[in-house]
Amino acid sequence: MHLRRVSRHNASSSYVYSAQIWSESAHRERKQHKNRRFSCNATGANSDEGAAIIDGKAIAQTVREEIGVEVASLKASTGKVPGLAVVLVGGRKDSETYVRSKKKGCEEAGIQSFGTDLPEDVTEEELLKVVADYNADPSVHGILVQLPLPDHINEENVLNAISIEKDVDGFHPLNMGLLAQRGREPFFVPCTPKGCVELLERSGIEISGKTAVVIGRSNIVGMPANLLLQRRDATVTVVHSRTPNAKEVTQQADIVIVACGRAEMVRGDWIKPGAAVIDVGINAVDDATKKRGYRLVGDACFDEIKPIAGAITPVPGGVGPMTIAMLLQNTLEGFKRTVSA
Ligand SMILES: NC(=O)C1=CN([C@@H]2O[C@H](COP(=O)(O)OP(=O)(O)OC[C@H]3O[C@@H](n4cnc5c(N)ncnc54)[C@H](OP(=O)(O)O)[C@@H]3O)[C@@H](O)[C@H]2O)C=CC1
Ligand SMILES: Nc1nc(=O)c2c([nH]1)NC[C@@H]1CN(c3ccc(C(=O)N[C@@H](CCC(=O)O)C(=O)O)cc3)C=[N+]21
Ligand SMILES: [Mg+2]
Repeated sequence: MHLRRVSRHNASSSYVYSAQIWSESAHRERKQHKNRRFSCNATGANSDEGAAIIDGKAIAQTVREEIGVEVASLKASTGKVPGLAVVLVGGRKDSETYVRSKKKGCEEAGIQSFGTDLPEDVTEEELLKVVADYNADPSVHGILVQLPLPDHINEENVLNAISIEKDVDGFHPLNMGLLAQRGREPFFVPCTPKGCVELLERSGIEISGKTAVVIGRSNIVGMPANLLLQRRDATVTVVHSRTPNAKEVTQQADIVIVACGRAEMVRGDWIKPGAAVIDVGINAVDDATKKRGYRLVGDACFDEIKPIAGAITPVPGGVGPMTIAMLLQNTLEGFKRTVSA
């Protein structure tokens, strides 16, 4: 049983500046919207009331242990282990952090990790060569090129070059296309939306027949989250930056997946009582009381939503750890297809 109630965090949710860490496009957009600020006020509800906290960190740990057991048994029967190649371009601190946790996750699960770190000014040609070499390497079953890439590199060309049988991110247009088609199966489903659905399922939250709203339509989160929920027979509405009545639409939803890249944009009064809220957002917010000088908040206002929702994921400790667990799961799936072939 993974649902557990924990006391709500002490709310001090106002902030002066919020930086979106990963998405270049969101960063550009944020500049255009720099006057927009959402302030999120806590309601002071009783700590035992409200939503169950979906403990993504604990669920991810369980998934990783399951993967470890299966890797060990396949190693015993085949003498082989899954391999994941992670390609990092440039020195973004956030990317370095996540590449490190991906490699650590591999080690713990018995997956062999391969890493190539390339300088910021690497040419697209050189990067494509690295991808081609991993495509040809039989001990590599998954290839991940950490995004975002520097501006001089065409992301699309790089993603297109990854063999669809090793595309553990599921970002190749062919895998995306297969995900969008009924009756067909992609080789891999993108890790973050897959993690969102896995959190719902492992928390006993029914998807079939429910009304879901996905806030955001990016290729890596919102769009595949919509497709995955539809495959599980939810009725899905996608909200984006040009949706005039985002709040009213969201109020109808049994399940809300929030991936808009805007710190604490989704407020308590957007949420239908009892709804499940999966917060994908990762935003750094200045906080002088923290050692690092910042803290992470989601795209939803946790303190306001907790007294209203039926279940909610925290940030950190929600979707983020599941993304990494799903990457390991995808790598194992890719490996299994090669040993059974
Ligand atoms: N936990 C994890 O594992 C991961 C977390 N993330 C986090 O998830 C969030 C989303 O990431 P990503 O999808 O890459 O972000 P993008 O910036 O690529 O996409 C944001 C989406 O949200 C929409 N949006 C922006 N502003 C609004 C608004 N005011 N109202 C409604 N919709 C809006 C945009 O609409 P439009 O299409 O019209 O521009 C766009 O579709 C970020 O916080 C990111 O850090 C991302 C990946 C993994
Ligand atoms: N090719 C590619 N594939 C990706 O899947 C990919 C990517 N590029 N680029 C960046 C985004 C972002 N992403 C996250 C992974 C883990 C956490 C995570 O573990 N977060 C912790 C927080 C850790 C901390 O304290 O910083 C948590 O939410 O608890 C977050 C975000 C994967 N992405
Ligand atoms: Mg680029």
